[in-house]
Order: sequence, then structure tokens, then C-alpha cells
Amino acid sequence: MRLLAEPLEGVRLVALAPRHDARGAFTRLYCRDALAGLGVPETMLQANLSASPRQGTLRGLHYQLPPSAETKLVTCVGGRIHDVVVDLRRGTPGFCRHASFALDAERPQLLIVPPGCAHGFLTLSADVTVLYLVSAAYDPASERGVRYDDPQFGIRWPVPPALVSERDLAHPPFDAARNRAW
Ligand SMILES: Cc1cn([C@H]2C[C@H](O)[C@@H](COP(=O)(O)OP(=O)(O)O[C@H]3O[C@H](C)C(=O)[C@H](O)[C@H]3O)O2)c(=O)[nH]c1=O
Repeated sequence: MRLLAEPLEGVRLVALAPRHDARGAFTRLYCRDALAGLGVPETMLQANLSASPRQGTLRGLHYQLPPSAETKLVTCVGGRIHDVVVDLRRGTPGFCRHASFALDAERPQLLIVPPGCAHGFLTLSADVTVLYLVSAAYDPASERGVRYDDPQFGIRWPVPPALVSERDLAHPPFDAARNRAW
């Protein structure tokens, strides 16, 4: 598990090392000890599997408020996605900045999303599957979202989304002066 990039504080892209042989491949997706030095909590509470059959599906951008704020370990295990992380931590140099990542199941990588960052992705192929571990339990009451096209963030998506949930279309504009941050 080798660190490839850290474009925002604590937002880290890690290379995974699939072991290939005549039968196929074996890839370790999570290792507490190997990730300990990369800001990942010792305990991950949930594993989520997100399946999106249609290319152009956009999910996010979501985050949970404290005390349910979570670290996410994201891996694309099927297809390809354009993954985006937005830093909503007031006081960090990256406040309201975002980082984008091309995640592809053919080149396994692990994206570490720290608490205080919104996360979302756009599928760039059909039959996308994203597996992610989270360090806090799902808490709908503390979940918040920002719009994928909020002008404050200036996110450039490679293609326009073809499918977005009603909930994700209904997120209000992020108010950098007022919205609660970390
Ligand atoms: C996140 C979550 C959702 N759910 C239920 C709630 C809904 O009935 C259904 C779909 O949830 P949602 O529409 O929030 O799914 P996504 O839009 O893919 O949400 C995810 O989108 C972006 C990419 C993220 O990073 C978040 O982890 C996550 O919020 O699963 C649960 O039961 N447990 C959970 O942990």
C-alpha cells in the first residue's frame, strides 16, 4: 500500500498491489497496520457496496456532521469512476477546494477521505461497483450534502451526469460563511 498523492490535507490516494497468477488476481483492500500511518482510524465500522449499472450516474456529494463524521476508504471494484472530494473543513488551507481522482477497477487504488470532506462520484462506464469502509455508523440525521454543480466548488465533471437522485438535486448551495464546518 504505497501513497501516491495527497492533494488535500488527509485526502490520500494509495496504490494497491494485486497479486496475479494463472487463476486471476488477489488484492488486499484494507490493512489496519499498513494504513495506520496514513491517518486511518483503527476501527472501521461499516462496509458499503454501491452498484450503479448505468454510465453517467452521479452519487453525492455527501458527508456526515460530527459526532458521526467519518473517514471513508473508497475502492472502485467494478468499472471506472470520476471521484471527487470537497474539503469543507473551515480553517484548512483547502477549505472549499476539491480534488478529483480517476478510479478504475483495472488499476486498484484506495482513496482515503477524512472527516469533514464531502464525497461523490460519477460513473464513467456501465456496471460500476464501489466498495467503501467507513469509520462511523450511518446516521441519516447527521448526513448532509452539497450539489455536484455548486459554483463555489467549480467541479469540472468529464461528462454531464445522466442520472442523479432527487435528493442530490435538492441539496442547497453551500454557504461557506454559515454552514457548520469542522
Ligand atoms: C450511505 C448509506 C445509505 N443507506 C441507505 C439509505 C438509502 O435508503 C439507500 C441509498 O442511500 P443513498 O441514496 O444515500 O446512497 P448514495 O447516494 O450512494 O450515498 C453514498 O454516496 C456517496 C458516494 C458517499 O460517499 C456516501 O457514502 C453515501 O452517502 O441506502 C444505508 O442504509 N446505509 C448507509 O450507510
